[in-house]
Amino acid sequence: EDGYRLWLRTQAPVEGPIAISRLGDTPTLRLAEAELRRDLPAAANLPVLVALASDPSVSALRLPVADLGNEGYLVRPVSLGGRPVLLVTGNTDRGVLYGAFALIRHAASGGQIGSATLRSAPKVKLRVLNHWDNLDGTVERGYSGESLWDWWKLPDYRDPRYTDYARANASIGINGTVLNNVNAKADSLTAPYIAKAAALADVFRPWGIRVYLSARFSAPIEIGGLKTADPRDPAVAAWWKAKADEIYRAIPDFGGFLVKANSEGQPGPRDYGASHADGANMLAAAVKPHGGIVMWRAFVYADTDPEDRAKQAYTEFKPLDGKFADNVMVQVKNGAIDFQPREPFHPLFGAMPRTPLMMEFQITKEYLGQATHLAYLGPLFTEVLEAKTGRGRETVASVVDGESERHQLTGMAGVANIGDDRDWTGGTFNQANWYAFGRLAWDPSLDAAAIAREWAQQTFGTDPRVVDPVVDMMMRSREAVVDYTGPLGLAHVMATGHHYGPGPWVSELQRPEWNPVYYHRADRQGIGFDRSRTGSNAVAQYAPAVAKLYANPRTTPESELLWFHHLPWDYRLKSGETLWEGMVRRYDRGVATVATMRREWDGLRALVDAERWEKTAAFLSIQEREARWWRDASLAYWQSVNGLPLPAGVAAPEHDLAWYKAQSFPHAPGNPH
Ligand SMILES: CO[C@H]1[C@H](O)[C@@H](O)[C@H](O)O[C@@H]1C(=O)O
Repeated sequence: EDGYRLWLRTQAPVEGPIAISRLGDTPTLRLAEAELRRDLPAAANLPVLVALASDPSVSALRLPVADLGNEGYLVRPVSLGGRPVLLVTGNTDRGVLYGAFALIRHAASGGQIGSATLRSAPKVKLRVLNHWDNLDGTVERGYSGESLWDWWKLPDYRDPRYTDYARANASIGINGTVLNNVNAKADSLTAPYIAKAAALADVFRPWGIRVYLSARFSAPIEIGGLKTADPRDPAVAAWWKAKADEIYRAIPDFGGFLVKANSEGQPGPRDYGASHADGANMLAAAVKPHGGIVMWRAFVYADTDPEDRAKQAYTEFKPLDGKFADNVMVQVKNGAIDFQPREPFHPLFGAMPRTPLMMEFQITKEYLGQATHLAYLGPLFTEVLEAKTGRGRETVASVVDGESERHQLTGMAGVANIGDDRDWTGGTFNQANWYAFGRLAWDPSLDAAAIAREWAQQTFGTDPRVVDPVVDMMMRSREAVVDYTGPLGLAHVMATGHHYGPGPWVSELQRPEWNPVYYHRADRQGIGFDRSRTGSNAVAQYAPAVAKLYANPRTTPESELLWFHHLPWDYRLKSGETLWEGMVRRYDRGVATVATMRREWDGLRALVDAERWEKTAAFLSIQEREARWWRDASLAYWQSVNGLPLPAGVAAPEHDLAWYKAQSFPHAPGNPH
């Protein structure tokens, strides 16, 4: 059973019964009580009471609950009718449920129960998973088996795993889920699929989770029999309105639509010469009477700027600021290209003050070793959230959480890494990325290391002999992937299609922006994409204070150097090494870090259960082998371009370039395009 339990594990047997009671009766309050009974891991002398803040006996205490909003919670010892209790409360039953999970988390990470005082309200309103799940059960960029949704047996059969899924999400504050892939099929909007989605919505509702659907823009043609999907055509708008009404009859709290339009072959308003705002607003009008929203993705390839793909989303969307309806959010990937191991923050953050921007992170590790490589994404997420946009003290987090422009509609989306694998995410450590996403969506100011610790304690127990090395491994892991795949700001050097292994030599694909050579631009003289004023001038898309830093290689952080600059191989890094030496050293460092992680994990053999120990040990051995592969294949290629020798004392690639080019990754999942 343990393999299915994620971070919600009872760590210590309950010593004697903890008295847990409840005032009020809703399905969600009952869940809050049941969760505490099930998972409060240690005994408390204090009875625990679950109750709404509006319950007369609680409101008589005049507790500070006004600013907890709809989802916040307060946990604290109080005296009720002369009797001391630990009160778990909130203004809504969802708040109470989050409070119960906060108390469980607090206890499972070593906190005292009796004296617990916990209080928090989410900073972001919509905390949403995006499933790239297809109706045939496959998952685009999913590395954890097939889709969790058993479309065939829905709506009749509600697999208990749907409840487990909802529970895990609720435990970290996730309150929405988009069920189907953004590369959407119109079928997902037909009556049978609406009924299936409604069954899932019924399961998720008591856990505070709303269901959303990805909408295919051309659905009025494909399933509606119309001749056009032009958003300015009244018949098209009427079709969507009727469709929304139909969905809301089945799912009264349906969240709304997510749309990928005019991107990678998806239809959209641009097909008719209409703008993204025209398309989004037409859908927004359809869901508006029901309180729904539209999440319109900014991930587009536009012909407006063939010279630099990194500029296209901004070029297309920035002029639309202020043109979107008030129930539209524009959903922007964290970086301007595509979920690379490291990208500078997307220039749209801070550039569309009149539009609520939703952050889109990828939890599934499409470009970071997929299921097997250990890469804890907490530091990737926080690095972006903490980035300063250059407009006063504004950070990306303050744009996303609405603080910057006082937006009420705020959101964070994470592309899910969940499938029907025994451990849900294809590997134990991948669970941490789901966990970290939820925690940061609740509060983008949380610290990545603190989240890692909290997760490790709940997952492996509080023994510091386990927790300390696990946190250490996690905190180094993402940088190791950056080092062995593409250090110093290199990006998109993966083999195309599956995106798993190295392919810096790939140059023959039809679209220039699919070819790694387009991104690294390595030649005999140098390497890197010039996005400064002498190049594509993508730097000008940032606010002046940031643009100025990025325009100059000396003031660009070295971790992002080759993203913005094309530099000679003998360019001097701050360390005094040449660019080439610094690159080689980082590739080596990446491999060495994985070797260290492996040693650390080896040392935990006696302290972690055999099943999870062995799986992670096997994965780390795969990762070490492939980190070396990445390093060797990359160095062999760079040497073929620059003709430079390796610095003294550095091991040469094991094989020649031709050998690496001939390899494929037959086991790599993912779909080529
Ligand atoms: C859903 O399609 C994906 C595609 O598989 C992926 O390679 C890329 O990351 O981005 C696309 C997107 O985000 O739309």
